[in-house]
Amino acid sequence: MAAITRLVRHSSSIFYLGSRCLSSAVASEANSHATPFNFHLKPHLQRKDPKDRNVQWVFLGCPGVGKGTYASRLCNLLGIPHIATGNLVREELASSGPLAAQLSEIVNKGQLVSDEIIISLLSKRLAAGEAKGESGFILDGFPRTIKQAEILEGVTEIDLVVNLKLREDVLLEKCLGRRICSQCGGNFNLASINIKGEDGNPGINMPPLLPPAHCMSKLITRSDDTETVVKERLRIYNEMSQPVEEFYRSREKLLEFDLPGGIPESWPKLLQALNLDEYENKQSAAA
Ligand SMILES: Nc1ncnc2c1ncn2[C@@H]1O[C@H](COP(=O)(O)OP(=O)(O)O)[C@@H](O)[C@H]1O
Repeated sequence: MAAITRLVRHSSSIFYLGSRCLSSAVASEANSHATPFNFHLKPHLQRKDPKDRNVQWVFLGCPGVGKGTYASRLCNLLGIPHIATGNLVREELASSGPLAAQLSEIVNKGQLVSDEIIISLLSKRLAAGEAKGESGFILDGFPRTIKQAEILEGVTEIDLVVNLKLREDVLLEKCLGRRICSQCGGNFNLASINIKGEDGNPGINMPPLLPPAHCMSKLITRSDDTETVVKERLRIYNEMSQPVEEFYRSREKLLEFDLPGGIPESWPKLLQALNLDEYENKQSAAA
């Protein structure tokens, strides 16, 4: 059977996109410690006419900008999966699987996990989604390197890339204020940001996102949300991930969105920017 319909070459890897799967044998010189992976990407990642599938979007933005918050809200609204590679990494860490020790060292230094490992985790997640009949997605935290963006481009169409932006001092405060309820998994933020506008720049007001009383005593902090590690993550974002913005800008897929404040202020404006405000009104009316 002529299963192989496509061959995509990357600088250090070769990806074969078959009619039902993508197989990869990757041995990256940049990550020579990593074991080569064989993996399969699911049929829904193959190029389908956009009218036959749900949207395929990517959220970019620095650590702490709120990619997870806004991506998961949009996914609820659109009925599509929110796929956050950071969550996949944390699940792998919690599972104490074979990669856990290696991942913990990398993540707790604020560094990026190798492209091979992240693509392997993403492939498994997509396989599970495919088995459940998922269609469309918002990818959050992927792609984070040009190589990841090229790999993604080699296998599927991304309709839109939303680039969330916030000033760096606020990003740091937001990461340090981040808390997770160890029981229900809810995400909260204790940071209270109120910066006055000056020199023609607008002020920014982000009230804390406090947990309900029953979560209060169960709050935990991510091990990589310390000041030193967040600063390193911001540095690495600027070095490795900012070029991904240009990658999509040059393909005219990038929607820049400066967050004007906290969720109550930003959410309606984001919906407007995405032409989803009327859609949300209809959904709320139908609920
Ligand atoms: N696409 C990716 N490529 C490489 N490493 C990743 C990727 N996504 C997540 N990670 C790893 O998981 C960590 C946490 O990711 P994430 O939750 O997205 O954090 P952030 O708040 O920095 O955006 C990252 O610092 C990195 O080590």
